[in-house]
Amino acid sequence: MKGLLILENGARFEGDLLGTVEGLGELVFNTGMTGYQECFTDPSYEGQILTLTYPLIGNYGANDLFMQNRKPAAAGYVLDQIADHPSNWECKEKITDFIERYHVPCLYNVDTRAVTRMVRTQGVMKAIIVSADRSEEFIQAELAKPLHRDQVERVTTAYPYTYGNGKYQVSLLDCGLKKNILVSLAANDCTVHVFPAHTSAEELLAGNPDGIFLSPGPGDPKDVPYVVDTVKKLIGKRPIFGICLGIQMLATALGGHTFKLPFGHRGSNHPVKDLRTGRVYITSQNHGYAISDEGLPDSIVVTHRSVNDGTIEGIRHKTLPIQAVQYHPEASPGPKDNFYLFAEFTKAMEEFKK
Ligand SMILES: NC(=O)CC[C@H](N)C(=O)O
Repeated sequence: MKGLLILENGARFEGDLLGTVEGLGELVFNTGMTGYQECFTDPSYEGQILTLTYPLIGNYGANDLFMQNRKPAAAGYVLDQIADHPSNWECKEKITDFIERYHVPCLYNVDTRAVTRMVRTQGVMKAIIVSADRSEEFIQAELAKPLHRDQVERVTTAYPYTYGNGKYQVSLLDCGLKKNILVSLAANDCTVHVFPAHTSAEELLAGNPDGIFLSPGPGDPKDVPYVVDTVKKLIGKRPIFGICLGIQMLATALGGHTFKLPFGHRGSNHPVKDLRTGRVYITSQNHGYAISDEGLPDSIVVTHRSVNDGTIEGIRHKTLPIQAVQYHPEASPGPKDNFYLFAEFTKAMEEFKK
């Protein structure tokens, strides 16, 4: 069936609809050449229509092993060519079967690079994926609907659970967790106690954890003031490590501000400089907001910056064992060069114990 991607600014892109599901979301793009299933299941895409710029998707199939959460979170996918005959030793099913099983709106055979150029020049905006025979009234009515802003509530865990069996006890506040964070923490000798986003600071500290972990998650950090309040109460109590939404909530809790980037950072080869060593790391990223340099509190030291646009990619607290990054050290589209940050977290917990 023919379908359309229609943007808020009136632009239209034609393609083929996989199945019959339609959807509304904020249109973003990711430039990674691999990792499509990890992107599809990253909860931080909740409410967003994800365009993949790489022109061939599904060539190595799908496998539940690659899932970063229980189910896909994005409001839709915009893809170019889909591989009909995947080939890989880990392939368990075709990516089309995976997408259809979860009823995610998906438009393919789209010129995704043209879509990306539009978003790069005009910024992220609302868009819909619809069947090509929809009336103009239907399209305009759909596009006029507001995007929901309770993304964190939609993806956080419904109940607490524990992962791993290591020496360090970590309380993790789940705002949209990716499985590889649990795997990375467990690999660094941690037992991770995962809690829903609305858990209070008292409950997070009740089990006398060695450290606190603040997860990534979807949406604008300004939409989760209750989590920022929780984070405020945790400051100074234990070593804290945060990733992505985690760094944004930490910076806000310390008195800083965030702002929306014109088209975000989403891809797997974003260069980031560790200002402490001068070394540049190739990182995986997925964020639409960043910490503002303006009004940065004195207690925050900037440790990492994006080489592409100079925005803040890592911070630490001047005196307390608090550290966070905007990119995804748990994701390894290639070399595992960012895993050292998890070891720094366990070192902070070890020193705090003394
Ligand atoms: N991956 C994330 O945690 C993203 C954080 C936030 N939702 C942003 O887009 O900036």
